[in-house]
Amino acid sequence: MLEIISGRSVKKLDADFISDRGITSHRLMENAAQAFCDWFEKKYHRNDRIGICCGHGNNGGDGLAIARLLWRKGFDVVVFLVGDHDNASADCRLNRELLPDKLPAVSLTEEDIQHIEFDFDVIIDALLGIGVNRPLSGDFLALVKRLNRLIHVNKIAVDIPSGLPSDECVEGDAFIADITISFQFPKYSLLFPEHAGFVGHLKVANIGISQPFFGQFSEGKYYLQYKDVAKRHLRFGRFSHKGDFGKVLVCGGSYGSMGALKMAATASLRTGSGLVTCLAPKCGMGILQSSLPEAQVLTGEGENELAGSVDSESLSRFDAIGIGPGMGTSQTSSCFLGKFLENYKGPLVIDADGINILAKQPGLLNYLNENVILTPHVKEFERLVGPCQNHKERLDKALEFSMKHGCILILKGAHTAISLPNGKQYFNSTGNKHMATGGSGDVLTGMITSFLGQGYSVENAAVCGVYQHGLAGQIASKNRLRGTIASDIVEAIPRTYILLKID
Ligand SMILES: NC(=O)C1=CN([C@@H]2O[C@H](COP(=O)(O)OP(=O)(O)OC[C@H]3O[C@@H](n4cnc5c(N)ncnc54)[C@H](O)[C@@H]3O)[C@@H](O)[C@H]2O)[C@@H](O)CC1
Ligand SMILES: Nc1ncnc2c1ncn2[C@@H]1O[C@H](COP(=O)(O)OP(=O)(O)O)[C@@H](O)[C@H]1O
Ligand SMILES: [K+]
Repeated sequence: MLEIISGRSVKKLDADFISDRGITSHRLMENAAQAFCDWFEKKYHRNDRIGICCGHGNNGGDGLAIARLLWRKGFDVVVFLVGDHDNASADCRLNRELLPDKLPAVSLTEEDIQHIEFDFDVIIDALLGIGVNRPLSGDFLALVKRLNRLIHVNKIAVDIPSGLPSDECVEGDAFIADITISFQFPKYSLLFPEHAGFVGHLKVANIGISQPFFGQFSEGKYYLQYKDVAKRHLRFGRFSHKGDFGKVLVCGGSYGSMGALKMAATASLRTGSGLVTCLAPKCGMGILQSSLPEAQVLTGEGENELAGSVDSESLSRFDAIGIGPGMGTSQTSSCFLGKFLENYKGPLVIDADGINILAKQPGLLNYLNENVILTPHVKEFERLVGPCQNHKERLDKALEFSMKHGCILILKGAHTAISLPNGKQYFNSTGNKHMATGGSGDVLTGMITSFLGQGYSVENAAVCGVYQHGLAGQIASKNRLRGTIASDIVEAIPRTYILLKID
């Protein structure tokens, strides 16, 4: 996992690393520039015209080092300098001195910015990094606005789009990047949906600061990576039987919303559950039996929605339960959920209408405990905790909720955030916009329920479920793009195991 630390701690982290390794800050900047160039070289051609805009801080220093390295590799580079270069940071100044004589470097005034022709294939933004401490103004603002108006140019931000603060929501303008290459870890604000339009595609470049150095600066926020997820998986042996893979129950569905339950149950099967049972109202029997022959179906007392109750002994036969998809929020369904929570204390995922009912009946929140995982999307979450002004507030409240109620809360979206009762927050790195389609949340419920049933800890079930769900979305959308539907994500789940090399 990559630690996400706040911008103010990065300088101290750098200083620690530099003194421990006995290297100079210039060397660290060189590593950052080299990491950027290694990626850049694979993607762009020597005949692309490249404009690199450099400020007077260390982000500008990165830009100047990148210019030198690309020039040496035969790229066609022009540097533009903006800001107070007479008082530039030491490493920015040094990198300016190291620029080859023949590499064109143009200092821009506000007047130039309006009139100069930016005839480039690629613009690299190294104006301001995480040291930004006020909204853009003057030359910086003029240049960013001008660059943002350019079309048919590939725009790349170094570390963070200039103008975005590293830990807060932006006020005013910022550079609009197609791609952001963030050094060592994604800066916190790059994960906010409000900034999606500025960040573009997010990539993280390793500049060699190893994870132990982050220890003392840890803020309990982490960016999930492939290898951290793979190692959380349980392995099953040659003689494993279906009981080892878990018996799960998926409850929900109502007249007209049986598909949600069907998708959650299919996702549990595709994630590897040994036995999947659906609990649905009577109207679901025919639909579920014919569309999903691998699952067993139980019907409750209600005709069109779940009603009455299921005794605790019957519920305790299952290793894990997922409840909510398609269940509706009527008084009858609410009573059903209340009785269910009274009778069942095992591993549990509550999603969709299950969460909407909790929002309407806050008394039920007393039933939450360390075995429970809630999976709201943003709207469901705000029904639960009240309106939030921005995503930062949402993330803070998600953590607060999780710590207060002792359960795991998964706030879904791009970079889904998993909040744990111990105060940690994990951010997902998989998934894409093509997953924003009806039913994909139900798929996640089925996957996490399946992992719980297979004996994963609640934390590991949440982490593996979220990460693999995103991976399945990526696989499913590869050839379908906007035509991706939730059932495609379900069908892609088995391939995520192949990618993770887990049998
Ligand atoms: N571990 C890391 O993350 C590393 C970071 N490096 C780079 O260093 C950057 C941070 O460098 P700095 O701390 O020098 O910060 P910046 O490069 O963001 O620049 C800060 C300077 O800009 C001024 N400034 C702030 N807001 C402004 C505004 N709105 N308009 C005009 N001027 C403004 C400040 O007064 C200060 O002089 C990172 O973003 C990254 O690019 C790398 O060089 C090496 C390693
Ligand atoms: N832009 C996106 N990038 C990554 N994942 C996304 C994006 N949009 C949606 N998702 C994922 O798709 C799922 C949507 O869930 P949800 O909103 O509950 O859908 P539904 O209610 O239709 O089942 C979530 O897991 C979410 O993280
Ligand atoms: K930048």
